[in-house]
Amino acid sequence: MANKISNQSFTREELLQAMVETPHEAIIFVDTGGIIRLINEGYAEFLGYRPEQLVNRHILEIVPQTQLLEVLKTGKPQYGDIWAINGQRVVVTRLPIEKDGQIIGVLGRSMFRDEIALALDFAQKIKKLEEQLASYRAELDHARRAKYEVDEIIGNSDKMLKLKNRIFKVAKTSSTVLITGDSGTGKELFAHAIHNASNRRNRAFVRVNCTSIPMDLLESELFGYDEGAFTGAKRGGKLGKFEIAQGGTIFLDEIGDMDRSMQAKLLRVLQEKEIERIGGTKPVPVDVRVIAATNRNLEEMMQTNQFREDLYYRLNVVLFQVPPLRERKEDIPGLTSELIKKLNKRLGAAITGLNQETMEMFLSYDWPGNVRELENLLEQAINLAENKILYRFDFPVLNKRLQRQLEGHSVSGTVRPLHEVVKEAEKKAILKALNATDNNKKEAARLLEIHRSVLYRKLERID
Ligand SMILES: Nc1ncnc2c1ncn2[C@@H]1O[C@H](COP(=O)(O)OP(=O)(O)OP(=O)(O)O)[C@@H](O)[C@H]1O
Repeated sequence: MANKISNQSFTREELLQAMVETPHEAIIFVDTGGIIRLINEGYAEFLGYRPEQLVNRHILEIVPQTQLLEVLKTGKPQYGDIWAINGQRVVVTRLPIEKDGQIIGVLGRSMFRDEIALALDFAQKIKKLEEQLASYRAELDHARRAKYEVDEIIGNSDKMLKLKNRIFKVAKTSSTVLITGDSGTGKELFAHAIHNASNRRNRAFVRVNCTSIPMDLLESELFGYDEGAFTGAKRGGKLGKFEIAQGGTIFLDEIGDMDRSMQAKLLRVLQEKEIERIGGTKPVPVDVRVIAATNRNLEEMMQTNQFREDLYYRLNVVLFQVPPLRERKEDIPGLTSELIKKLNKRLGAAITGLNQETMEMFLSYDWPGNVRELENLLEQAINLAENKILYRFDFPVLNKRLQRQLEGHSVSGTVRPLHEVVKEAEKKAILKALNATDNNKKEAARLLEIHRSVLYRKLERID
């Protein structure tokens, strides 16, 4: 029984014989003249013969498409070749055999029957994994590409045109760029466009959102770590974003939220142009352009020691101050139509535009959320719209916000100290009362329900 194990010892000849006659492989030896000198029973049977019928016959008579003679010519082994014989696929290895430094023939070994199925299965699995790997690589590469070009920054207002022109100038250098502006003004778009206009465009563009990563993780995220740097560190270590961005650009978004100790580390990188991995032994030089963005007022943060002055000046080599939408309302019509086109494509809609009343509403609103708010409201409207044109009633949220803005409870702008807001409201009420009473102070005081002397005192303080 083949499956039983034997402890008997055998001579070398017997062992070789047993190996040749293995039922798991087809074995053939052909001499330099192409004559079959040895063929095992399995292979002969596979070809439809007995071994003794094939020995001393020329290989081309039996297997006309054989590649064994090729190996004789080249003297080079061929491994794992998959080819068809008698309508079956086999995995073949062909080895030149030497004796006393001279080739005396070629040995062909093929896996067949179950082994082939296994090998093919395995080969296919590897192929599939390779394909998957290639697609993940492509995806990763894609994710590391900057998405937007200068042309995709919509806006022809003077302020925007100036900034867009500046992109081309700045793209020629590798200087650090600081982009400031309110939330949703398009700072990230500028960062992408600067990278894409530069000669780094075919290299990585890596974005790091400094707020979304907990502070204690940010260092390893930016600079990476070596194997064994700390308990729980991955085997083989981890590349930091600076190294991933090598030759390209790193975009540090929300830089104003980086804590002071991290700011010091970043400053060092900007000065030395090298990073130190956590647990690393030597610094790694990095050639990376740094673009930082924030919607916070870094100058104010410097006054209160929340942002390092030295880092501020290192970052602020080139400054892009992206204006809020309320300061460039002439961009609203163009932005609206481009955003509608973009959203139509994404949502499979066919909206053609806004009616005039809606555009007027857009122009009278002050857009505290800037282009992002505009984009979101358009998306909501397109989802609900019954017509091809968007009407005022397609924007219920905007109507409410606008109402609040008109009532003076504007949600826009910065939060101001209460005493300033109260003072301003008081001044407005006094002027309104004086206006309504033709400057009759006694009457105005009555309307305001304050004593006349109080009114006089307050008027002195109003310039
Ligand atoms: N000028 C513009 N042209 C076209 N789309 C714009 C423009 N500005 C902003 N957007 C769009 O508005 C959205 C917000 O832009 P982005 O993320 O660049 O703003 P941000 O200033 O970086 O905001 P935050 O400070 O909140 O990170 C994005 O979907 C972007 O595509």
